[in-house]
Amino acid sequence: MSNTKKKLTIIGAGLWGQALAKLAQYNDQNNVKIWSRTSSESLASVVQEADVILSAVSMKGVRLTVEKLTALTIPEETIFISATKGLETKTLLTPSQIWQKSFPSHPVVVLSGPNLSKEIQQRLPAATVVASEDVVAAAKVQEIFSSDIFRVYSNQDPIGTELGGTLKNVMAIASGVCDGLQLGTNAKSALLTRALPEMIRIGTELGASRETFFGLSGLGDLIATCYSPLSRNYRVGYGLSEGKTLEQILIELGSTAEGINTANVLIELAQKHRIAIPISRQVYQLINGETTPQEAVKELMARDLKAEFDVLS
Ligand SMILES: NC(=O)C1=CN([C@@H]2O[C@H](COP(=O)(O)OP(=O)(O)OC[C@H]3O[C@@H](n4cnc5c(N)ncnc54)[C@H](O)[C@@H]3O)[C@@H](O)[C@H]2O)C=CC1
Ligand SMILES: O=C(CO)COP(=O)(O)O
Repeated sequence: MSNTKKKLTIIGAGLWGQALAKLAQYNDQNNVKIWSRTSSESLASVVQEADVILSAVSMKGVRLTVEKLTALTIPEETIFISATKGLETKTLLTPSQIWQKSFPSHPVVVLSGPNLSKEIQQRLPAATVVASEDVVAAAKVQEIFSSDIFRVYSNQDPIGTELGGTLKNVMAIASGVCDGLQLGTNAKSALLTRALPEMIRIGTELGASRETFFGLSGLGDLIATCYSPLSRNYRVGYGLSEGKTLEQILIELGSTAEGINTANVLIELAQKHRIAIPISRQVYQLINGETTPQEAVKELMARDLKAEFDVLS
């Protein structure tokens, strides 16, 4: 990459947008701007001349953000990075698919990995993945974020990378329930081990590579999120296990927990593609008041017996 500073604009000044801005600023080769809906500057002025535009808005804001940007003139060489972990209601699209469909001539890169924002803010070491079909764009993004506190890997499977981060949010809710009910280490291990093939079944059906789920954005993020009370999705599950209502939990959280919307979208997606999603289905029923934490555990334990590596279930 040339010696001139890279101009990066981050849209979305939530926890993740701010942490990513810090990471990019840590590398003094970058000129970083961060924009939110409440910023005094116009969106047009902050994206003007940007080499790279990163979206760290929550899933519900992705479509609106894309629409705002399509109304502007963005040069075709501008790289878009999507850092959102979610699925769109109704279209069932991933965030990067929304970006790519709206900007078909632009490189789109997914950034995803085990990256709890509080630890990133504390400058603790972490690693992530940048994924794109455009390897040159991915390599540029890798350079922008790489530092001695943030190790950035690349791959060419944006959908798999993105789905790892998205699907583990639902598993983190289940994991919070497991810990909240004090089901023990064996149960937690069984849950996480069975979660991975469930994520792989969904991912490969949607065109992702199986291998990607064994990397940082899949297994890596599954471990981080399912084991950490810093995870908001984990806290949702934990709260449900304590008998709190979802409404109460979300008020206490005061922040985004994408796994809730993702579980709702997943039910439709699984039905459409006929994919078995036993864990995600229990999470869906739990957040929609159709089961209790205890009943969800019973249901999972009472499933038909099967071969461990049965690819269909
Ligand atoms: N916090 C974390 O540790 C990580 C979060 N993520 C993902 O990043 C995304 C954002 O998460 P957080 O920043 O943590 O959530 P947050 O709740 O702290 O912030 C969400 C941000 O999205 C913005 N937003 C929502 N609708 C918008 C719209 N229509 N236009 C512009 N901005 C809009 C909000 O203003 C806010 O700045 C989520 O998809 C999350 O899964 C990914 C990796 C780590
Ligand atoms: O995606 C994350 C860590 O990689 C953040 O997880 P939560 O959204 O559950 O806080």
